[in-house]
Amino acid sequence: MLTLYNVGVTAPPAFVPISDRLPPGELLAIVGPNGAGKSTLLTLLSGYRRPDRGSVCLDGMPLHGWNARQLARRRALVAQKLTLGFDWPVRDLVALGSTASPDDVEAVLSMLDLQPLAARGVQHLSGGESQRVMVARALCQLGLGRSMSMPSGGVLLLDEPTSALDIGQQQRLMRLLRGLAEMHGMTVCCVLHDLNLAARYAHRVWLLERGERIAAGTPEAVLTPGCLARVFGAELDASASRTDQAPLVLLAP
Ligand SMILES: Nc1ncnc2c1ncn2[C@@H]1O[C@H](COP(=O)(O)OP(=O)(O)OP(=O)(O)O)[C@@H](O)[C@H]1O
Repeated sequence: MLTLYNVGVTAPPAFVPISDRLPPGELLAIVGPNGAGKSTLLTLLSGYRRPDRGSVCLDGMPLHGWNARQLARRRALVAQKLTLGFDWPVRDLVALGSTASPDDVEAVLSMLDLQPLAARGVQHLSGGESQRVMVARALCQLGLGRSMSMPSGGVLLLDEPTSALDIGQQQRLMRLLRGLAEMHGMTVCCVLHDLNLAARYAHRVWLLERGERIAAGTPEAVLTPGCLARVFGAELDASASRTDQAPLVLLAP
C-alpha cells in the first residue's frame, strides 16, 4: 500500500499537497494536460524525488527510510525513455539487477511479446519495442515470472507506457497491468495521455492541472465531457458521450 500524507513540492516544478492511498488491487491512471505535473507526481510516488513537505509511505514506512535493495524489489518505475550507453541484448537488459531465474525472464519476455527480440541489441529496437522492454525489466525487478509468485503489495509506476505502442500492444499491456492489480494484488499507477485507455482500464483516475490534483474518482466521475473540454481546451464530439458505461472521448472535427 502506497500512502501519501500531505505530499507537496514548493520548488519548481511545484505541486499542491495531496493526501490519498493507492491500495493494492487497483490500477490508477494519472491524466492531465502537458506540464500539469504528472511526471513530477510519479517521481514523488517512486521516491526518486523527496517531497518538500509530507511523506510517501510504502507499507507504513516513508520511502526514504527503505533500504534501497529492498525498495527495488517492492516498487519499480518505468520511465518515458530508454537511455542506454551499451547495446545490451534484450534478454540481458531485462534480467539486469534482478534475481529472476532464466525461466522467469523467459516468462516475462513472453508476457510482453519480446521473445522474438530477446537476442537483439536494445539500441536496435523500435520505439514501441523499447517501451515494452522497459516494462519487462520492471516486472523482473519486482520478481514477476513464470510462477507469478511476487509478494502482493508490489508497486508498479509507469510514465506514458503506451505512447509508442500500436493498438494491439496497447490493449495487451493495459490488460496485463489491470490483471497484475486484480490477480496479484499489485498497486499499478500509470500516467496516460490516452483518455480512452484510462476510461477503459483504470479503476480510478486522478486529473491534474497546473501542479494540482483537481479531480479523483472513477473514470465515469472524472472524465466528463465538460471537465475535459475545460481542462484540455479541446472541443469534444458530444454525440459520442455515454452515460451508461466507460466514457468515450472523441475530438470534434
Ligand atoms: N527541473 C525542472 N525545473 C523547473 N521546472 C520544471 C522542471 N521539470 C519540469 N518542470 C516544469 O514543471 C511542470 C510539470 O512538469 P511535468 O513533467 O511533471 O509535467 P507532465 O504533466 O508530466 O507533462 P507532459 O504531459 O508534457 O509529459 C512543467 O511546466 C515543466 O516545464
